[in-house]
Order: sequence, then structure tokens, then C-alpha cells
Amino acid sequence: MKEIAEAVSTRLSSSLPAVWNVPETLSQAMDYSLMAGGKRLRPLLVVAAAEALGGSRDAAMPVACAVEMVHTYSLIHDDLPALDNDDFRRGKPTNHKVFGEAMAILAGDGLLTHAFYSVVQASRQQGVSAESALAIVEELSRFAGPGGMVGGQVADMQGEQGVTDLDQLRYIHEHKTGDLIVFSVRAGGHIASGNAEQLEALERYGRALGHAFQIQDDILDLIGDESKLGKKTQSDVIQQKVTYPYFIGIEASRAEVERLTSEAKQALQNGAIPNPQRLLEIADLLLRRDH
Ligand SMILES: CC(C)=CCC/C(C)=C/COP(=O)(O)OP(=O)(O)O
Ligand SMILES: C=C(C)CCOP(=O)(O)OP(=O)(O)O
Ligand SMILES: [Mg+2]
Ligand SMILES: [Mg+2]
Repeated sequence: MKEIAEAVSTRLSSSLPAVWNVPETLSQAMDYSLMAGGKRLRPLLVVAAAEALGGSRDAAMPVACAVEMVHTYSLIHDDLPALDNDDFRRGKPTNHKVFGEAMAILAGDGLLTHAFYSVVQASRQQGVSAESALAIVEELSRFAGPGGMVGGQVADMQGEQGVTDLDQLRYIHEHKTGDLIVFSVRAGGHIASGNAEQLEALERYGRALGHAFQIQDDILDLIGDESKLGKKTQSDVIQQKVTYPYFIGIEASRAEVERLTSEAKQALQNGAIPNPQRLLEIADLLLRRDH
């Protein structure tokens, strides 16, 4: 898995075509956050889902990089003063702290749009069928857009202090975090020409995993180690965000992460996915994660 994360980082480091004459500061700001580290979870899921259905790593790699660009844009914007107003991310000062707010907004815009370009471009070069490429672009727009991650972020922002029950919180998690994770595994499925039953199994896995992941993020915000996380803790408390631990406490939240992890693993064990091993390992790894 480390090997896949490294291959993704190498590929991301040269993702802007040299002939484009991109303004120097813009490309520096995009690279700054993209190359600052990060677990590369979503790319890993794209590759692991493709391989679970017998697809190739090479074919999955461009989409793996594209989803990391979308994720990185979302983190740059999430940290802006108008949103979470955070000063550290991936072990470094946040993008706007280094490049200023205007450039951070534009670096995010650049990463988001470039993700779509790179999916289409690479699909052409690598002979991914037009039908699969179209399905991937459609799903990336859907899961990252207003009905997906952006909508979830709006609900998160509007819900600050006003969330009164776990159902509302689940809606926020499902969209702000879960949707990009669901996209990642479904995209891997499309790359490997998965059938409807396989895509459905991957989606159920991604849905449960995404939910577990955000609850764990909220637990780590309370009790995690800043140097391991690469970001400041207590951010939710400072912003008076309503989270799982706020509603049900840390122990019950941990139990929920375990339950959701089992649910995710079960989704892959009905025989539809020929080679689920790596996806199962990822679920177990996330259960124990401290960053
Ligand atoms: C459209 C945008 C900007 C989407 C951002 C989505 C997202 C999951 C942000 C991080 O959530 P968080 O604020 O709970 O996590 P962290 O603790 O990493 O800041
Ligand atoms: C969705 C959430 C909780 C934001 C952080 O995502 P990650 O924890 O995957 O961040 P990186 O490793 O990519 O920095
Ligand atoms: Mg946020
Ligand atoms: Mg945040």
C-alpha cells in the first residue's frame, strides 16, 4: 500500500503539462498542498477496488490521482478563514497562510478543474473505453458536487451548533466525507468494467467506510496527537461543531467505528468481489489509524 501511495505522489508531482505556461505562483500553491503528504487513502481505494475486480493498477492510476486533486482542493478550501479557519494541514501551514487567501481559493479551483482534465486525457491515452471514462466523470461531478461533497460541506457549515440529532449528523458525514470515498471505490469498479452487483457491493463498502472514517476523524480531533495528525486538534470544540463524540461520547463513538468497519467488510463478502483482500486490509488499517 505504501508503494501505491508513493507511485501516486510521484505521478502527482508532474501533473501539470509543462507546455501550459501556468503562472508560477499558482503551480507552486497547487503543488504545495498536493505534495505536503497525506495518507492518499482515496487513490488507494481506487486502485484496490480496480484490482479487486481484476483491473490493472496502471489504468486506475490517473483516476487515483484525480480524486486526490479533488480531495486536496477540498482541504485547502475547508481550511480557509471563511470555513474552518485552520492554520495547519498535513504537517505544514495551511495554503492560505503561505500563499494568501486569494491564491488558496484559486489553487483549489485549479486542482478541481485539472482533476477532470486529467481523467479525460489519461483515459484517451490509456485506451479506457469512452463509456467508462464518461461514467467516471459523471460520478466525480455527482459525488463531489452540490448533491455530494459540496452539499455536505454546506450542511456542515450551516449545522454548526444547530444539529440536534444523529440523523442530521449522518447526512453531513455521508456527503462531506463519504461521497468522495464512495466515488473512489466505484471508479475503481468502473475501470475494471465491474457489473451492477459489484458496483453496488463496492458502494456499500465505501459508504460504511466513509462514515467510520469521519467518526474516527472527530475522535482524533479530540484525543489525537497533533504531530501525528499534522493538524491542530480541538478544532471542532473551538468551532462548537456537533460531532459523534459530542452526542454519544468517545467510547460509544469508537464502538460505532468498529460496527461500521464490520459492515464495510461484510459488503465485500457475498462473493461478488473476486479479490477483496486489499480492501478488507484497508478497512482494518483505518480502524487502528492514529492519523
Ligand atoms: C467543498 C469542501 C470545501 C469540502 C470539504 C470536505 C471535507 C471532508 C473537509 C474536512 O472535514 P473536517 O473539517 O471535518 O476535517 P479536518 O479535521 O481534516 O479539517
Ligand atoms: C475527510 C476528512 C476527514 C478530511 C481529512 O482527510 P484525510 O484524513 O484523508 O486527509 P489526508 O490524509 O489526505 O491529509
Ligand atoms: Mg470542515
Ligand atoms: Mg476542517
